[in-house]
Amino acid sequence: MATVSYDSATRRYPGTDIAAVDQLDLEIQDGEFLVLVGPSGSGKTTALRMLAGLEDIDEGGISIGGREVTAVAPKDRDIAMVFQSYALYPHMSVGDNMGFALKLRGEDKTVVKQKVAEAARLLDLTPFLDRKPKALSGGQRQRVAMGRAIVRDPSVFLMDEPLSNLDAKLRVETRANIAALQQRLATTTVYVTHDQVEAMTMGHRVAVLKDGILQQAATPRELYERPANAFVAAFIGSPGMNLTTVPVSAVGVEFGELIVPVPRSAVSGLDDVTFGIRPEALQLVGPADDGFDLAVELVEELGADAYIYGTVLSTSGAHRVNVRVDGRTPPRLGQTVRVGLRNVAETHLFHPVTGARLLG
Ligand SMILES: Nc1ncnc2c1ncn2[C@@H]1O[C@H](COP(=O)(O)OP(=O)(O)OP(=O)(O)O)[C@@H](O)[C@H]1O
Repeated sequence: MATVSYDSATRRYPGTDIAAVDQLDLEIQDGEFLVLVGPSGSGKTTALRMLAGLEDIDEGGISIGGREVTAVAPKDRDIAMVFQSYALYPHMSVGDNMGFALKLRGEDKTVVKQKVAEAARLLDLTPFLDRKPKALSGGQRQRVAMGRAIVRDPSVFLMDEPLSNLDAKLRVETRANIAALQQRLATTTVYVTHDQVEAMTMGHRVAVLKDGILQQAATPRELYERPANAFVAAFIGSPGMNLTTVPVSAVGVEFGELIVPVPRSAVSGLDDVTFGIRPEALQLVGPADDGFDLAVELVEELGADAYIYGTVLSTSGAHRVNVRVDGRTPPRLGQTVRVGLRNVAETHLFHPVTGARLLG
């Protein structure tokens, strides 16, 4: 078990002057499950490969368990990586695939056998130990790839989109299994995904990257409730937060006919502000209540919930809005409903240019 520390770690690919990972500062606790998430090209894989030693570090450094490893070879970093492709040896049995790294490092045969049997038990792979990978389902192959990492008993697990080859249902099952396994083994884990739902459901903490720059590293709840900027606000949550740039008036922020009171100090010097509200922080209200009228342009029924979409008009123009409503009684397409705030504390304000969070 070990802590991991990125200390202003930067990677510039040869021939490019843009940093794929730019001065990354991130501390990962012993036993923590840390997810790196971000859109395509944000630097997640590069950050993971820097930790694995597969990518040079151009500035700054990385430590594992308090030991600076920037110049240490991958095989001497005491890490085990699970790749998206699984990278199983097709001609070897499941058992041999799982034990191969131990055999290479000269472990005693009986020890290898015992460790493989133990990992197979943990992963429900015991009946498959003599099969070749091609005779396994996708989910079973994924577990073999996990097993190969587990038998090595490393200080840190590194996982790069390990679920991306599974179908949606299996992905949901497997992500719960990996999270439970990690909890049980308590091995520090760094996990890369572009899927924010995967990040939020698996990580103790989630680090959001954009253009190689860390935007925020926080618990899933903190990211959801107090996003550090408009990018994180939009990226985390599905469907996404309603975000729109609106004028600031003497009484607050104008969102259609709705005036949302805000502390003057939060918006001082600004004519406009980026206002954010999640679909579930809006609600249907009575015709005389504070709020705005919304003509329903789209209804998305998900069973327990439904989402309605429409357009709000204010002095600054038209804003598209998404509201979560009770799935049993959703409004109809074309109907006009009145929408109000559930709680003013659930609104977010961001700087209209930098996107930085303005309210505490
Ligand atoms: N070998 C390389 N040479 C030059 N640029 C590269 C190389 N590998 C990645 N990049 C660039 O570095 C940036 C970060 O890439 P990286 O693969 O780390 O992103 P990512 O967040 O993992 O994306 P994805 O989810 O698409 O895998 C991108 O702009 C990418 O084009």
